[in-house]
Amino acid sequence: MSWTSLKSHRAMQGSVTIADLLQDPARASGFSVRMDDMLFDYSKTTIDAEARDLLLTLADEAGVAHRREAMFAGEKINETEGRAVLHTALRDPGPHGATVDGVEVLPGVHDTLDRMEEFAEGLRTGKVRPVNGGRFTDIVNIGIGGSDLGPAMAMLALAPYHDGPRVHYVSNVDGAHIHDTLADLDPDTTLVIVASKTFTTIETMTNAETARSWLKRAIGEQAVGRHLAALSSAVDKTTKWGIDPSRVFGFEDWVGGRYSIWGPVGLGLMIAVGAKRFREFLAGGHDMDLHFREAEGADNLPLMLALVGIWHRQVCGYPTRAVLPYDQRLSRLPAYLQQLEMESNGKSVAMDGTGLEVVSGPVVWGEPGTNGQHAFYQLIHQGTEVVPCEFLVAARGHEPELAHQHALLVANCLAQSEALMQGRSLDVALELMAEKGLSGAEQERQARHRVFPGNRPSTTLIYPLLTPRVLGRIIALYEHRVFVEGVILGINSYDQWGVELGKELAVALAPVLAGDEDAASKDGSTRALVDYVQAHRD
Ligand SMILES: O=P(O)(O)OC[C@H]1O[C@](O)(CO)[C@@H](O)[C@@H]1O
Repeated sequence: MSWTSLKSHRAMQGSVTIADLLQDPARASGFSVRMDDMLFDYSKTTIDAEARDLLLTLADEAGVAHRREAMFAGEKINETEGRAVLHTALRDPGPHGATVDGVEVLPGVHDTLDRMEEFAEGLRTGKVRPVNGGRFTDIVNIGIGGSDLGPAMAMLALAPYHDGPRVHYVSNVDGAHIHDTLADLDPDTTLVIVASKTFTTIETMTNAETARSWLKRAIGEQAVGRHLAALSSAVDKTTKWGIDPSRVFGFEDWVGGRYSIWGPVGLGLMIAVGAKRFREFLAGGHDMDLHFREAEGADNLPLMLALVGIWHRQVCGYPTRAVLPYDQRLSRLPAYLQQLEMESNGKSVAMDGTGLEVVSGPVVWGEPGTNGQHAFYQLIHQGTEVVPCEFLVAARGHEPELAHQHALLVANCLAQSEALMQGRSLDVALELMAEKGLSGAEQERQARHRVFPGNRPSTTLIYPLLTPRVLGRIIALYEHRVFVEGVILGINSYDQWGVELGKELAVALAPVLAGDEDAASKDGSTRALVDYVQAHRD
């Protein structure tokens, strides 16, 4: 019902532009949400009062509020895997919270956090020592997907707070990644953390074996365990792999890989910034949880971020969304959000097994500003596709001595959303060409290239400074956005069956490439590619 109303309302908006809507002096305050000192401005979109009402009704009809409470209570809302979805518990200071199968989850969460803290602080103070003495100077976290993207992103984001050992992230099975990382390190002072929820992921286990051999060559088999730790929910497998249980930090199956940064998977971050800062990061996530549960309707930041997403993708039909942090330290945020959003909501089957009524979540992509401006913004401004842009920016930077550079960064961010909205008409472009001395057909020809259609939607999330707490709020905000969009689409945002087939085929292809099995059963294209590899390798 609401989908139809939304689509007909969109059609009825006709030629009303964002610039027209902004003629209303109350629009900027009326079409933005504040959460404490964070501001989300969606006034530069085509969402008007009626569209917003319809979107809020859509969320109500989909049962977002009910589903949200079911998630926080520990109900098994990941129905295709029969699991609860409780990453929020990892940042809940307690004392009481969700139960799973009648058992309170917080005591276990807090015990693990305390163990992580003891280990991390031990590494930072030198209490946890390498086998040959001295201090651990470097930590290598081996993981992929959710066991890599979140913590690697957060490490960069919180660079101003690093005061512990250096932490490196290795993910790709391409041997170049581990090779180049280890090349600069000393095994005598390096600790390797194997991060894998399942402890079966082939890329991670292969890199882990490589790192283990590297350690063994330097310090010997007996000592290797002193330079290893594991983060996993498969504690039986970590022990079999030879990691002492005291060095294993486990988590339950109700934490999805791409939602796991808040627990043991965040250990590297805790080692780098310290337990106090890590707990501030958790507190930020918890702030957003409380806000998400308590704020009503249009005052609810994650709800509105999700509804803007639904408006652009499912109502307006824009196929992609660009995430554009004007914050170099958030340079990996787009990659992190690609997994969070696309692995969660890139599905065409509803929870009940039927096909989706509407299109699935969008393609998410992006790069930090201002770099992107000199690369792909051309298409965003003048291409034939509309790309809704999501800007993020801090009011101030961490380098007071470079405040003038931060001011320029912010000016660029604000200018881009203004330019996208406002555009430049043919009349203005003609005047510009006349000022350059052009006239007639050449004036018009040149002017047409300088027209900007405008009316291109964007949102801006602005915060005072990128602190651990603010980062926690931002990540939790996007997690809840994914949740709301998933509920509205009627899908399960917490499974990822779409990654399985490629993994299975890769395992089957390995012996074919090695020449141990015949390629005859493969299609013609795959056979030709196998032939090429076999002909060109050493
Ligand atoms: O932590 P694991 O179990 O090694 O999985 C890594 C990643 O692989 C995936 O299962 C996708 O292949 C992700 O969902 C997950 O984050």
